[in-house]
Amino acid sequence: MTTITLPAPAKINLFLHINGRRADGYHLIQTLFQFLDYGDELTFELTPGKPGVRLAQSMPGVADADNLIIKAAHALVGDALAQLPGVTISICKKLPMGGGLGGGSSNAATTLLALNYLWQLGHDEDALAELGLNLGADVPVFVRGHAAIGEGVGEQLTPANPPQDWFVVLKPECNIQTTKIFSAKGLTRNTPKMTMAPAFEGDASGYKNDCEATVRKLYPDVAESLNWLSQFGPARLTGTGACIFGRFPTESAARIIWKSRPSGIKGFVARGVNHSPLHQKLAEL
Ligand SMILES: C[C@](O)(CO)[C@H](O)COP(=O)(O)OP(=O)(O)OC[C@H]1O[C@@H](n2ccc(N)nc2=O)[C@H](O)[C@@H]1O
Ligand SMILES: Nc1ncnc2c1ncn2[C@@H]1O[C@H](COP(=O)(O)OP(=O)(O)OP(=O)(O)O)[C@@H](O)[C@H]1O
Repeated sequence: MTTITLPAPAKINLFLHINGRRADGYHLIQTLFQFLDYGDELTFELTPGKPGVRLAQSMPGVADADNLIIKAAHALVGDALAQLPGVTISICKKLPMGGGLGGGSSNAATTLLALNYLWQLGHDEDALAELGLNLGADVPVFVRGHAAIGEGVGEQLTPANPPQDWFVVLKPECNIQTTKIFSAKGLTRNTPKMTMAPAFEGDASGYKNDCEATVRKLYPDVAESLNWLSQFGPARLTGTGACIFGRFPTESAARIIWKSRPSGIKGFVARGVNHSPLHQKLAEL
């Protein structure tokens, strides 16, 4: 097989608690990750006569060398890249950057798994998750491919099975850099650490995102969208924003709310899934 197309799904943080901060500035969190059946798509084409890894098209605003796809390829094989068959990678980008949906991290994880497969490197999941963590705190959950409670900086994962509900995801007109929120003065970092009880996964009433108050203050567009979506049930921020979501038991309930959104606001309807669409596709190869 010389060409494969694989999904790079979105994640949402059903809740996100900040429990403290490490000496290196990284935040200690407890979060519940779930995937969405919506995301980017990456196509990997082997080019045996042309060594190296390249993007078919650069991403606006991201230098190729900084692209997490290229970084993932280098992290995987380092200097051995020149000895391996070349690969051209095309991206169908749907996930907004700075959206809190983990687009860059998901692209990186898909690249790690795809190239491990195409180049027959034989790295196991633990090795790929460790490589992924050096690329970003969100990469390991995408490598492992199961909904999970994340602890530490998000890399200590315990598989979870939250209800696979439907979501209205809205993208207010702003991009939020994760560092801006994590370095904000007013951010609360003292939510007591929970002892995880499996029952908690099914009870969404206590779900909160500790970044919400800070994001509301800095980004009035996000606050406005949260206020609007909250009319129909609890609305939450994913990651450090800018996207927000409301959850609904059926697709039709979600679509009714989606259709009534304020004019001009972008977003989508998607289902929460506990098995990553990436892993489902890889299993079919
Ligand atoms: C907010 C979340 O999306 C929740 O899933 C993640 O914790 C962020 O994951 P990510 O985007 O992969 O983050 P990284 O690329 O590793 O880090 C970006 C920056 O965010 C800050 N950062 C990130 C994760 C974390 N637990 N604490 C932090 O303080 C650090 O300043 C870091 O330099
Ligand atoms: N392949 C990529 N796709 C998206 N962003 C990338 C990629 N490679 C590098 N980046 C950089 O990473 C930044 C964060 O993008 P990303 O889409 O992961 O945001 P995010 O969804 O807010 O992430 P997270 O939820 O993990 O905090 C972008 O602003 C961009 O500069």
